[in-house]
Amino acid sequence: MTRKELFKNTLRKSVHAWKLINELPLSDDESLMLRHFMDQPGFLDLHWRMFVPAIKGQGTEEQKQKWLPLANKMQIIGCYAQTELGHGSNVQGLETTATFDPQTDQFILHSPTQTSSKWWPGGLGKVSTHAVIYARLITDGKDHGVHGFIVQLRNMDDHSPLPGITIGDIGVKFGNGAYNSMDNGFLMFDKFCIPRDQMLMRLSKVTREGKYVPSDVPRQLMYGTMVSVRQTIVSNASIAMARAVCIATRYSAVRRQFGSQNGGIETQVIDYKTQQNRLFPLLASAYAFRFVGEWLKWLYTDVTQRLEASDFATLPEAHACTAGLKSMTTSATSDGIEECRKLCGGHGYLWCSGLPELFAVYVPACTYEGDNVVLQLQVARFLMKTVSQLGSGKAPAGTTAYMGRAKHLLQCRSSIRKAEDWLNPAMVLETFEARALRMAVSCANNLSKFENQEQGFSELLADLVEAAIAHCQLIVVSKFIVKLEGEIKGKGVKNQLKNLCYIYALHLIHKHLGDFLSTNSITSEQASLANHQLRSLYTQVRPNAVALVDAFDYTDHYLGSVLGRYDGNVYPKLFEEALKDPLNDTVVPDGYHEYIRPLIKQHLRSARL
Ligand SMILES: CCCCC/C=C\C/C=C\C/C=C\CC/C=C/C(=O)SCCNC(=O)CCNC(=O)[C@H](O)C(C)(C)COP(=O)(O)OP(=O)(O)OC[C@H]1O[C@@H](n2cnc3c(N)ncnc32)[C@H](O)[C@@H]1OP(=O)(O)O
Ligand SMILES: Cc1cc2nc3c(=O)[nH]c(=O)nc-3n(C[C@H](O)[C@H](O)[C@H](O)COP(=O)(O)OP(=O)(O)OC[C@H]3O[C@@H](n4cnc5c(N)ncnc54)[C@H](O)[C@@H]3O)c2cc1C
Repeated sequence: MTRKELFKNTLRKSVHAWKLINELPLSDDESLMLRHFMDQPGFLDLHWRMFVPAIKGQGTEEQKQKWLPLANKMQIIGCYAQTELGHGSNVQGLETTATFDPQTDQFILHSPTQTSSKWWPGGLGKVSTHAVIYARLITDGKDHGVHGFIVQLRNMDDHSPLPGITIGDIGVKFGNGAYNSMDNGFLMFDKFCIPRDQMLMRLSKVTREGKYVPSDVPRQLMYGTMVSVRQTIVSNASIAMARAVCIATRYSAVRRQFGSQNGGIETQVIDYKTQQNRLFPLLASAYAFRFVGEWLKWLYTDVTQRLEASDFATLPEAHACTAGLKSMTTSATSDGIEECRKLCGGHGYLWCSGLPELFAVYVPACTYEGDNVVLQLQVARFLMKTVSQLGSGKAPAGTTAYMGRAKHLLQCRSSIRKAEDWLNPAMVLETFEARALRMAVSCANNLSKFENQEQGFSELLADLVEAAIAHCQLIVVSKFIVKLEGEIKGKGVKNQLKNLCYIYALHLIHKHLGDFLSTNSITSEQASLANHQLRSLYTQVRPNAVALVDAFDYTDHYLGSVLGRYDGNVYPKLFEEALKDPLNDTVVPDGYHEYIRPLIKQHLRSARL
């Protein structure tokens, strides 16, 4: 399809999804799933995932009563317009202004520079009638920083942009992927006026007289929508990784290459140790991210309930966990989808394998909702603060509770003596805790050598990111272990999940061996025992690998992959797909007479001469 066709088809699908949501007796969860599944990614997704939550989180009761009924009935369609051409990561650097005019009791929205143009918001370019706009609030000449405003963008009768608004799509994005069905847009304001009551005033306010009333709660609650989406992105990572691994595992069981004895059947590529070494850690990651995503959803729900009661104690932890796990899981999943393409050899590069499309749609997850490095630096800041408070009498809690055992963890030596010890949850956990703590403390010690902490932080950015990742990997390993300690139904399921848990943990030790050795968390002999155990675990998972991906229960339609078909009937279906290609509509291609024939004939003529 052309971009316009792709876009229009997504509008059709989104409206169809909305029709089903209204007609079918769906639970809220089913309705949410349908909205996301049918429209992924599309304007409907962002209306529900960002526009509505922003109003819920930052609007007053009156504003919620006014706008949510319209949004819930989709009588208005909204987007989340925060990022600008010149600023995305640095939210406090946004340039769009909202200047209060006491004469008219209005805010004047303006884009003072080209870099202040809103740029990227999904659904902004062509579909949305409204937006939550983030702009610098100015009253009486004073800049109060970035705040949220609900703004109508288009005429509700003919969908034309309102006077003072220039709006459009930012153009084609990466690959041929489905993200080109999304109208990520640009928007400029030219002294565009909105009523005062369209500033989202649950946190901060502007009175009729133009007096700014700052928030009496942490200003970062304004970032709440991003935190909520980061939390969902972790579970999305599990889904995307599971899709890729399902395709690659099923195909690895179908594909045979080399290894035939005396003309016998060739070897399934899934039996090669290199294939297992690349594939099974990704299979384990799909399960690991699912379990940590379940826990993160609990953490986010818990912090949301606490915030309702003005309890901000766990807000820093929630921010660090959502930021760090979003960063870590999306980076791993993007790399994992590409690895799954390579695991499928040449056929993995075909569009009909489903992997190029999945990669094209998935990889922006490393950037949207926060660049992954920027988010890990937020985790690093949280860790440095926690380390600085060790010994203050304030015991670290939650995911940093292990830091409370710093005295032991800084000097303990791993007691791993044989390969089987790497199946001991306490020993595995302590290894990851020691590595994470020692990296964090090493950063803190190096920071303390700088007179200027900010300068030190800037100098040590790369080390800080690695310490943050070590902390996040500890969280994922620990939540997998906790999951195994709980009730798991199904004969033999727990044993298989145990294998996956230790494959996840031990592959990380192998991948980040430098960290573990340089922090003396393990010795090289213990590392060798870990590799030995890893190989043994691969052998145990191999007979169940296909069952473990079948367990994701993805339909062939959802997978969209000839290679990942449930029936494994790959080769005939590859031909079937190939013959559908328009190039095969004729046996002699368009262009033969204009280009190929003259070339060949010229060659023949010169050959005769
Ligand atoms: C299979 C196919 C799948 C297809 C996809 C399927 C589904 C997709 C799922 C979802 C898709 C959804 C969306 C896609 C559309 C994308 C939307 C967007 O991208 S919206 C825009 C996102 N933008 C960002 O994330 C910007 C990132 N930047 C920031 O968040 C802030 O600028 C940053 C980096 C946090 C800095 O903020 P700043 O105000 O300058 O704060 P400081 O760094 O100075 O820190 C001050 C203290 O505040 C604490 N803090 C910071 N942020 C938060 C927070 N969010 N919550 C709580 N606390 C916070 C920080 O820790 C500091 O605390 P201390 O002073 O150290 O105690
Ligand atoms: C598909 C897609 C959909 C999007 N949808 C929306 C949307 O609906 N609404 C919306 O508001 N936005 C949206 N965005 C924008 C997105 O949120 C931003 O692109 C994202 O936050 C990254 O910001 P940036 O582009 O400014 O990156 P930059 O910050 O410019 O990143 C560039 C490089 O600089 C590095 N860097 C930046 N700051 C630092 C630092 N302090 N220390 C170290 N390194 C640093 C980064 O790590 C990165 O390597 C979308 C983006 C994409 C790709």
